[in-house]
Amino acid sequence: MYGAWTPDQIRAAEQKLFARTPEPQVMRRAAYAVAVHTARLLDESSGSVAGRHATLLVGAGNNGGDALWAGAFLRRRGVGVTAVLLSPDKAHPAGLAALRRAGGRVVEAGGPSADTAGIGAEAADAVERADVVVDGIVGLSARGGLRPTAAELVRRVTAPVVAVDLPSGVDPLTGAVDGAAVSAEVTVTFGGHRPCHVLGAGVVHSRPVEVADIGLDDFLGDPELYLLEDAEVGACWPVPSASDDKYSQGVVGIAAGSATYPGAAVLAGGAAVQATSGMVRYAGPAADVVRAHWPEVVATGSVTDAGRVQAWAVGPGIGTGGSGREVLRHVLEAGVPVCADADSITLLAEDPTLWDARDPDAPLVLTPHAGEFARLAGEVGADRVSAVREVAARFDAVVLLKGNTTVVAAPDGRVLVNSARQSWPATAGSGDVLTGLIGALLAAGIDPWAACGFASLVHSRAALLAATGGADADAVGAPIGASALLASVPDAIRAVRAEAL
Ligand SMILES: NC(=O)C1=CN([C@@H]2O[C@H](COP(=O)(O)OP(=O)(O)OC[C@H]3O[C@@H](n4cnc5c(N)ncnc54)[C@H](OP(=O)(O)O)[C@@H]3O)[C@@H](O)[C@H]2O)[C@@H](O)CC1
Ligand SMILES: Nc1ncnc2c1ncn2[C@@H]1O[C@H](COP(=O)(O)OP(=O)(O)O)[C@@H](O)[C@H]1O
Ligand SMILES: [K+]
Repeated sequence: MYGAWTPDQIRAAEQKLFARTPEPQVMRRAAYAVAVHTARLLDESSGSVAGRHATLLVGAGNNGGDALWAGAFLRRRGVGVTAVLLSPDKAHPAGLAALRRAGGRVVEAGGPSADTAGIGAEAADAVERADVVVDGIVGLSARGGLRPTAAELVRRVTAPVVAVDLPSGVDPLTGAVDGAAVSAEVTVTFGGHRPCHVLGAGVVHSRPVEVADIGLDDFLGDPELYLLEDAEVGACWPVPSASDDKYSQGVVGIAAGSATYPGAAVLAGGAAVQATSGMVRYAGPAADVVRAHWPEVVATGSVTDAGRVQAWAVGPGIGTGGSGREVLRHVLEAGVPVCADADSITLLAEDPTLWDARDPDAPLVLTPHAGEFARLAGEVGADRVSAVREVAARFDAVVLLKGNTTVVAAPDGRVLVNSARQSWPATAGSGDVLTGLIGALLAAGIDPWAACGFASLVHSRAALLAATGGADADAVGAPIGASALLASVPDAIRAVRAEAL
């Protein structure tokens, strides 16, 4: 598990660090890491370092200072360096002096020669002939979309970019992009990830992120966001031991599907069958269809005669009418962990009396997509993390908000995120698969917050495997349906378990 820290947390840690190590020394450490990664990128993309040209885009603060110092270090490697200053009066003085001493060139972004878009001739030329660009426009103090001159410079960049701390134009806290934003070839950050590296559009704009050690780790404390790695999901994924039988691993009940939507039952039930080795019970009108697809499922027509389970997964395709309501009520009263998805979320939003049926001691997981979330608690908005955290606390439930970045909040405020790294899971029925995976993990006794994280990671890996045949997120793939995603679940589990060895 690794973390991401908010700008406020980073700043607080930074102040403690400065009490031990002088600020200029910390900045030089950060800048040195930027220079190392820039030289590496130059070598990869141009075949050499000395004799190549780096253009620094330099904003008004310390982010620009990092870029200027990095430019000074690059001069030592024989790189030609031009700094383009967006706010000449505010450019970091020590960084500017260091670059000048090292023989770097300094030009203004605008100035008297500016074209109609506000870019001066020298700046335009420096951006155009760069072999690599170092983005030091703005970092942790970014507010709103990039200002016009910065946005125009970013639009003109064609060379590969090293982003300092975070790609300019990406909101540090939410990862949202409003207008022009740097698309980095590599982002070099300091001490730990920022939320924008792991949320929303920020993931694509910053990847890959290199975390440089500048001595901040000791002061960071608990992260704002947690992220899971394949190996730990693989290590924790429940598999049968010598002393296990079909009951001891947990029995999951699937209450999904209807005569109109039998597919939801097949997908959720199939996911539960493949997730763990315990037993799967199905209860609902699609019992025959489920049996035909998954003979190992013990299927019955109603939740009232389903038999004992250790967790329920309820909702996909049950409808929002009277029968769906009664199914949900029964399941909520059962006293076992429940994963409530799809129609059951709409039902809870429409009929608040259903909350009264809930056993207060049994964990509840809600897995809305953005539309279902809006029904339950209003529009999500740009700050998805805060929105999900607030709803988790309000309903005393683990809430998993679906999307390209899945956000999982526990009632106590812990938030876990999983980026799908690609968008192949965006296909009808794939949410039903996720529900089945979560239900099976709950039945196996996995903590609900972790179960959501494990399931969403395996779900996105399964989609990638199905679409591309491999684990490379950038590989060429072909569109898949939820059945193909489901069929790749065992391969995805195998792959994460292999990482744990
Ligand atoms: N903590 C760490 O680990 C370390 C941190 N370090 C570095 O410090 C960086 C933070 O530096 P920082 O606080 O000086 O602010 P920074 O992000 O450079 O912004 C500067 C100014 O930009 C402006 N501006 C704002 N929004 C804008 C927009 N949309 N479009 C255009 N301009 C915009 C606004 O100035 P204004 O023009 O409003 O006066 C703002 O004040 C951090 O990211 C890291 O690189 C390392 O050196 C050491 C280790
Ligand atoms: N753009 C996307 N990129 C990656 N994953 C996505 C994207 N959009 C949706 N998903 C994932 O696909 C699944 C869709 O679930 P859902 O909306 O409930 O679909 P359905 O109801 O058709 O099963 C969720 O796991 C969600 O996180
Ligand atoms: K930046």
